[in-house]
Amino acid sequence: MTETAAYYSGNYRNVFKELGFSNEEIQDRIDDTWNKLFTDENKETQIYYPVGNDKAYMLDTGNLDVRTEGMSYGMMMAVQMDEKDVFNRLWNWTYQYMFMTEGENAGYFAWSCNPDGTKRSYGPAPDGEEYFALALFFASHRWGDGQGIFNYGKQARDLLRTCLHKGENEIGHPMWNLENKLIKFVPNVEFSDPSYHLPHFYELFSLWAYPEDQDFWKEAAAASRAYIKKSCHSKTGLAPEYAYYDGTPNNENGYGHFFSDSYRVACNIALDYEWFKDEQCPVDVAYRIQQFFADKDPEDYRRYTIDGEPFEEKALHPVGLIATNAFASLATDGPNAEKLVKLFWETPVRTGERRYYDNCLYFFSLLALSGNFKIWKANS
Ligand SMILES: O[C@@H]1[C@@H](O)[C@H](O[C@@H]2CO[C@@H](O[C@@H]3CO[C@@H](O[C@@H]4CO[C@@H](O)[C@H](O)[C@H]4O)[C@H](O)[C@H]3O)[C@H](O)[C@H]2O)OC[C@H]1O
Repeated sequence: MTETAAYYSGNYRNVFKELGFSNEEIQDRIDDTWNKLFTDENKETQIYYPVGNDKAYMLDTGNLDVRTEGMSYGMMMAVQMDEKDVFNRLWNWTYQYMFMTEGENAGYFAWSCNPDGTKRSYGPAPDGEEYFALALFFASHRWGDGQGIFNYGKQARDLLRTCLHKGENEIGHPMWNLENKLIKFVPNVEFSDPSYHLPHFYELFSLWAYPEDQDFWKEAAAASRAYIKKSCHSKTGLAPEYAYYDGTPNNENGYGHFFSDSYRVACNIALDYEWFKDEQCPVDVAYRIQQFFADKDPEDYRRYTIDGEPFEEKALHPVGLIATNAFASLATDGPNAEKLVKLFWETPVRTGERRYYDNCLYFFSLLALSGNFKIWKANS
């Protein structure tokens, strides 16, 4: 770790500004995008839907469901934007409809619900829980703790405790493998999803979780950095959607290739580098991914094997892929980094039924590349 890391310096790179865009242009783009996603002024791009006076959900417009992924992403976006009402509405909906109180997954959140709040599944997806936890810590630090479910700090610590200790005194399984410290795809299986690995989150959990869990999170950060490197192809940098613990693709159900989930790996490397600059952060992977995509036509983005062979099938979320390839530039420099950020800047948010996932990645990339995806510490 170096003193130049944002965690220590409090300074965040503004890649758009480095490329010559003005502060005003950048802020306008952020505000305009927020309005497109979070207000109903533009129904073509909206993914946030208020319900009554105190709840709201993020709609996966392609699958017509509400996912812990989207709810936790929405909460992270809201805390970064200082939108407390949006944050509280999303968390209130999440807690009311997604939290499970019985069965093997009690203490976790159902990963998919209908917009009316009924559950579609009684299983969790760990990428939701880890995003909920950090969004809650940031809310606690930015706005202070309230009562009940709005005691954000306690909610985050309790949730992380469940993630590691589930199954010790009751049925169920932890979300991390306690031996190798790797996050699982879902609690009852023993393989992973490379895009779930967030070493920069675990660094912060190692400071803010209950004391008895802090060492685990520190070790998990190191394990995840090594795992990202192992699971990404040595030449293309591409990660499969699902992978075994040794990093090789898990293609048992067709998820062993570079497709939608995989895009987020580039973002996770880049934000980890920005926040912590750990020497084990696999920045070389971010360079390889950018090299792979630099000369490809976005109209022709496909599903790829991780060694770079294209399938016939087109990418389902090309705007999301443009956004994540640009996000990688937070950790890289040079012509590819510049070209991919400019491509992203020129790309509008997505409209139509598949817009949810693309536009989530789009907004995260805007925040990150403008220096607005920040660590909120206590009293900051
Ligand atoms: O019984 C269990 C099932 O409950 C278990 O369900 C899995 C739970 O995690 C799901 O993963 C989420 C959905 O996909 C990813 O993002 C999507 C990327 O593609 C986009 O098109 C889409 O809009 C995005 O949501 C999320 O990051 C994950 O949280 C997984 O799909 C379920 O199968 O599976 C095992 C059973 O035993």
